[in-house]
Amino acid sequence: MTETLKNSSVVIATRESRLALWQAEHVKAVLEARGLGVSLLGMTTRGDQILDRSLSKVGGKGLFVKELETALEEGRAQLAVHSLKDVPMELPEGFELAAILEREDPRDAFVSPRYENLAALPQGARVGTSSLRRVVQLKALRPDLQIEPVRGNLDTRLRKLDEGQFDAIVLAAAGLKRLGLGERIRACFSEDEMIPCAGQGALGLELRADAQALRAELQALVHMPTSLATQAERAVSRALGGSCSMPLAAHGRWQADGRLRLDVALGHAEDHAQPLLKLSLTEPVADEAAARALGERAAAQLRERGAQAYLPAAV
Ligand SMILES: NCc1[nH]cc(CCC(=O)O)c1CC(=O)O
Repeated sequence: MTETLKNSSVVIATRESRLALWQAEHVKAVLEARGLGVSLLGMTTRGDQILDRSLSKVGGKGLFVKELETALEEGRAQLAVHSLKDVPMELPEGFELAAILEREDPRDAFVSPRYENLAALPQGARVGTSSLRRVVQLKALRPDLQIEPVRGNLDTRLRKLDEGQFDAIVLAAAGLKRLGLGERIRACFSEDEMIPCAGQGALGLELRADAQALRAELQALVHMPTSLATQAERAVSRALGGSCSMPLAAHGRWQADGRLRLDVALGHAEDHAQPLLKLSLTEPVADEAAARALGERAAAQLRERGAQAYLPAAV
């Protein structure tokens, strides 16, 4: 008997933030257009509950993923939709990323009620971000700024900005655009001045490794340029230990000549004022193995330039 998904229903496990729900609804609509029945199972994760501490200190981004995996394991859901950048580099045994969808704008956005871009900020201005990657790149661009943590979902962060806790905040353009908040973006950082995080702007679909029929169905959703670029990006992070207390930027861009350009920047895990280690590699990439090899080569070259001393001490 061949397994078929037609007439059966797929349950998508999702966090309940507005962004997570938008992303889950998006995937639901795509699957429904392919004739599947789809419903959503909303869940609050530990990452959503812990709002008072920096995530890198309390167990990292995996906090957003684990409860969803438990729902898959217990059969309460078949599919989890994630912002790819929140998905740990190594998935637990029994799970896999079955599809990476076309990426939204991968850039970081400058959001401020008063200032039009980073250069317009006065000396010593307060900028909110909790991402170590953004902290080290902001410090490199503007060492005078006072950079302070800001947690919470997008609406919470924007409210804190509007209440005057910060002069500006830096957020992923993709999240703002998805929620119809694109008009809050005063300027986007170029991908050269603020290199995005591995996977930024892309969605990853996770399922149980034994869900073969669903995996086959999801192949049609894979966006190959995004998938290869983000696999190169994630390979850099994985090769450097994959820790989210590591200020790492890794961003792949397809060039006009068809080659993939991978830009990488690593900041010091503790001393955020140390100069960034940066490099850029451009190579032909035709398949996943080549994408991963490109990322691993970038990581190896970072190590040759002294990355070891920058990495967080093993815990
Ligand atoms: N870390 C939280 C998170 N996860 C995904 C996005 C935005 C969407 C994306 O980058 O795919 C955000 C918010 C942000 O970084 O501003």
